[in-house]
Amino acid sequence: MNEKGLLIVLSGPSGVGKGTVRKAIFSQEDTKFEYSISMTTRKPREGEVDGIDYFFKSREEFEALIEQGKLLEYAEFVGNYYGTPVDYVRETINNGRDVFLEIEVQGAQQVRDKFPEGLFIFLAPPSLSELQNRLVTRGTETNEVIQGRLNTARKEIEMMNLYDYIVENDKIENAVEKINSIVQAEHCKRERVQQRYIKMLEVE
Ligand SMILES: Nc1ncnc2c1ncn2[C@@H]1O[C@H](COP(=O)(O)OP(=O)(O)OP(=O)(O)O)[C@@H](O)[C@H]1O
Ligand SMILES: Nc1nc2c(ncn2[C@@H]2O[C@H](COP(=O)(O)O)[C@@H](O)[C@H]2O)c(=O)[nH]1
Repeated sequence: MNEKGLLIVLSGPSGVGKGTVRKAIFSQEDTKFEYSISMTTRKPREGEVDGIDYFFKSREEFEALIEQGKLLEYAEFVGNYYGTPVDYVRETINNGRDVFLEIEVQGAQQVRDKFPEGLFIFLAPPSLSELQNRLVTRGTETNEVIQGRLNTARKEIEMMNLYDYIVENDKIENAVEKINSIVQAEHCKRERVQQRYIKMLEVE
């Protein structure tokens, strides 16, 4: 039986620390995940590199990708499009590698509908005031955009119960450890189920 990779979806409100936690996970020497680089129409922030942080696209280019069915999911988030390239995800999973998506909540729900066997993790802030503090301290958005992201965050937090796991990002290292454990446990669970089916097939 060809074992497929896991699709791991890390989601949560803007500013909770998804990118920070994801970078910490990928900086581990023994990381076994492949990061799916998203497409966006947002302008690059200082230091962001096309093809590393995102594939930066114009609105026209992005809409063409939607038309061509090239996105596993996409969402318009506070004025910009964001989306996941479907071919990369499909090929990587079929090659038995785990793919890691770091996406907002609308997109995560679309992935859930298309790919319910994925592993869905919601990264939660210790409090709304801490979330605001993180967005302000990051200093990459205007006050108006921060306000928009915080308004969206309230609705996103209400959806956290739709996830398989909720991880509070109090300390980065705690969140990383919890996510590593969740993925490891999921692999063990799937392996056990697979072994049971292999045995069943041998008997029948
Ligand atoms: N556990 C933490 N404790 C304190 N600060 C944190 C923690 N995790 C992340 N931060 C800080 O919070 C800010 C937002 O983090 P980050 O950019 O990773 O969030 P995000 O969820 O990826 O945001 P977005 O969805 O807008 O891309 C950054 O300045 C980061 O350094
Ligand atoms: N639905 C998707 N959301 C995505 C994707 N890539 C990133 N994101 C999320 O968008 C917001 C804003 O990101 P920012 O870089 O402008 O701060 C954040 O929640 C990201 O996680 C994607 O492919 N699809």
